[in-house]
Amino acid sequence: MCTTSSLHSHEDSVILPPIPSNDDTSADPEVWDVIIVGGGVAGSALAYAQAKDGRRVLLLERDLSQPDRIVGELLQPGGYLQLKKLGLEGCVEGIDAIKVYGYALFKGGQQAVVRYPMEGYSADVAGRSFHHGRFIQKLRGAAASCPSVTVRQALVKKLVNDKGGEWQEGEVVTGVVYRHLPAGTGPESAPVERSARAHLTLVCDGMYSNLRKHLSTPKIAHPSFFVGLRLTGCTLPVPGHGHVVLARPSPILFYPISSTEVRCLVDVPGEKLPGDLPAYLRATVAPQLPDVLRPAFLEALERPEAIRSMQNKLMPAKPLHQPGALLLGDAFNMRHPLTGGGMTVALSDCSLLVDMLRPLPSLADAFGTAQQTADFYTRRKPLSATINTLANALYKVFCYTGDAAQEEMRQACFDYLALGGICAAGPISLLSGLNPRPSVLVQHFFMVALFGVGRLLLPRPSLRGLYMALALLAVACRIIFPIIWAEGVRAVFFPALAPKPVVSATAGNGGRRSSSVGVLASS
Ligand SMILES: Cc1cc2nc3c(=O)[nH]c(=O)nc-3n(C[C@H](O)[C@H](O)[C@H](O)COP(=O)(O)OP(=O)(O)OC[C@H]3O[C@@H](n4cnc5c(N)ncnc54)[C@H](O)[C@@H]3O)c2cc1C
Repeated sequence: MCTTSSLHSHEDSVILPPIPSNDDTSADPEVWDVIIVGGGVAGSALAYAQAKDGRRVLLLERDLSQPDRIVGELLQPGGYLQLKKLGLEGCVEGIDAIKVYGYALFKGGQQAVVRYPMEGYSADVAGRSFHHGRFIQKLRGAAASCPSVTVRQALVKKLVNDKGGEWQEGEVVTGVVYRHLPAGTGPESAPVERSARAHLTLVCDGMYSNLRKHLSTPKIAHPSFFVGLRLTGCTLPVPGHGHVVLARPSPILFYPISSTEVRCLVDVPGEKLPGDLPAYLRATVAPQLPDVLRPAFLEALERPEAIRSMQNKLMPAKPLHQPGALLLGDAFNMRHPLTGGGMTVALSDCSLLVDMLRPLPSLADAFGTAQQTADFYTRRKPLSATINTLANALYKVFCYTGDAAQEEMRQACFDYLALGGICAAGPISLLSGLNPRPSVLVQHFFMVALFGVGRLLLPRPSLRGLYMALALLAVACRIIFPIIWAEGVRAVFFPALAPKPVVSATAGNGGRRSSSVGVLASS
């Protein structure tokens, strides 16, 4: 369950009109080309792109009003490029989005600025930060503007097979059962259960997905919470940049969400929030903030109803390739939100999938479509593995555990980035989604570790220095290897060699084909 505080009113004073639900089912085709479950980042972008490719799309979203969430507020430049590739760059216009050019890092009294390497890109290419809800309404609006998209307010309950029964493993997914939630009030707007059939069902129902268990083998970890506050009346020390404070016990983020507001996200490690959260924020967090941001932070704390929280989730992608359906977005793969990579991965996956489906004149043959998309999960790996590994590893490096070697690694990471040049450009280009190369990430990770080791051994190695250097290397290995293992060793280092799924068909009932589908190993 979302742990967002229920006490707040809508945080955003700019509420865009709700996207109208098309509640007239009389014109629905017998079989849609594509049903999309969830009208968030991935679902809305896919609906738009599929419609542009001439498909008839049913987009089912359980709540078409403007979302009020503290997620998905900073889009990396790589994500913006994907948005542009999908033809959706207009969705960051007219919502008071702010261009983001890099990050400012703070540790103790030190500060470093790391800029995205934007040489060679057009002037519009930069990160963007905004109110999540406004962005989502723009994406949904773009999808709804396509004549071949039907947007409907509906809660999808289950996947169905070709006989209209509940889908079981080994069968072809042929559509969904949904609870239609028509807009308005009165008897005609009472919820009603319906089903819809499609050649392809794309499941994008987000981090709390209840359908993912059918299409993947999810293993979810809960490292921490993000506690969100909206600051007003303050200017960031480095305007147009995300800000990361390497605090104790874990990092704190600041970034603009409009020309007058700044989002603060405080990471709180563990599976439970402190009992008295405002007291924790006042006593532990506030003293560690840059001086210029503290007054606005303390002022926001005066409105405890405005303190919001979300549990952060990590989930490596472990898909099962079932003909007739595909899983995308957070339903499929999650990483720590520290580096703001989720939307970039989701949009990049959408863009890749759309490219792979485009050559098919029809999606009617579920097995043909499954064959066509068989190596989707391999081809997505360079970008997703880079962003996931970086996010999860950086989070661990930035946490203060009290261990001296871990602190050496944390300091080495800060100092390495502060060096600038290739030391800053390499990691930030990975984080931005502009350079999706996991092996480069691993190289930089160990360069940070060796940089730390070098400092411990120079100018003259001592016994303690040697001990700390070995301990630092051990910390680095303990951080990076389990993450690489979870992402898949082959996927990280040799994506071309990652195994492909086998999708085969056998004759089934009444000449219909039933499925015999290989499980896709994500490694
Ligand atoms: C605290 C936090 C901060 C984050 N910050 C960033 C950031 O700054 N930058 C970034 O890139 N990423 C960030 N992320 C990650 C980012 O929010 C996600 O990766 C992104 O929203 C995923 O998009 P999605 O389409 O998969 O899911 P969502 O955008 O969540 O969309 C899912 C949609 O499905 C709908 N839905 C769910 N179930 C059903 C159902 N049964 N039937 C019909 N509809 C349904 C939901 O209502 C929702 O609209 C953050 C995540 C967290 C937790």
